[in-house]
Amino acid sequence: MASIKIDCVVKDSCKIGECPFWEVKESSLVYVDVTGQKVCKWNTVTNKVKTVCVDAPIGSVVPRRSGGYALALGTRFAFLDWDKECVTDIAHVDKDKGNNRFNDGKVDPAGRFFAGTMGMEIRPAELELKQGSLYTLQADHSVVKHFDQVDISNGLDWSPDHKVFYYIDSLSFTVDAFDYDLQSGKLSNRRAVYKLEAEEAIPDGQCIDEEGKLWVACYNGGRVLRIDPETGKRIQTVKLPVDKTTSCCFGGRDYSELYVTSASDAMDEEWLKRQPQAGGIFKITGLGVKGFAPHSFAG
Ligand SMILES: O=C(O)[C@H](O)[C@@H](O)[C@H](O)[C@H](O)CO
Ligand SMILES: [Zn+2]
Repeated sequence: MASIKIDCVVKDSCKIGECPFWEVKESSLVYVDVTGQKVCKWNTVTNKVKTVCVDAPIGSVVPRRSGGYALALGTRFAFLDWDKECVTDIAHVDKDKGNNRFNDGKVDPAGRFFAGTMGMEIRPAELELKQGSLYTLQADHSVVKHFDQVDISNGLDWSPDHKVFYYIDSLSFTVDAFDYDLQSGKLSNRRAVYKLEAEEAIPDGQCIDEEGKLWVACYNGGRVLRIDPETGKRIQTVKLPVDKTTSCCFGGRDYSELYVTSASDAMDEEWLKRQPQAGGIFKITGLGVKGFAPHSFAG
């Protein structure tokens, strides 16, 4: 097996880098800077980052089948025309919760856009609890609410057979699973499949690999974990040179590279001096596993 190599491939520092996905047609990595209020695209061929500024904290960006992107922005679902840099609002959520914002999101294998909300943070992980909910934007632009009482709605993905949905509410310090009905988009039978250890800190973004194992980025833990959701065991830990690892996705021509986003928010001068790559994007090669291409929003 090839040895594992970690490179900081994007040095432009995000406040909170999040929600990466690989865009194969442009050999690019698309991601957001949540509190930097930017959608970013790093073209791996030109090595240039293009950003589009938005008017609120942005939790997630996903590709759209009809072109452009769908966003979970502030407390709105919206579409982004990348070339025109134009955002169009589609739906509002949490109208009664003025201090909420969207966080992480992903598209299911049928083209539904899942994204969850949370209260605004005063400092990392310091916020009014139980304010968030998990939503779906359907292809017809209607919104479904799955459940509420969420602290920090975070990483999500589906099993290779599409029968299980994995989800992280960060402050539960667990990775949870639900039975998933792809036909209806409904969730049931919630259970925890992994409980983080103290040094693994806060579970944040996650993605699944071809073998059905989960890769979980640990905020303040400086690592990604590979979890077997069947046994509830951690199989592998890959440490990174920054503490605030936030999310991950597979990319590259054959989806064998793991891209990891990070944050630099709330780090003091001394901490930033020790970790000058905080907020950068990292590429991990040599893992010996592959992931999946992202799904695109159907609407
Ligand atoms: O990266 C995210 O998902 C959020 O936008 C962050 O706010 C972190 O989860 C949080 O700070 C960790 O506690
Ligand atoms: Zn996150």
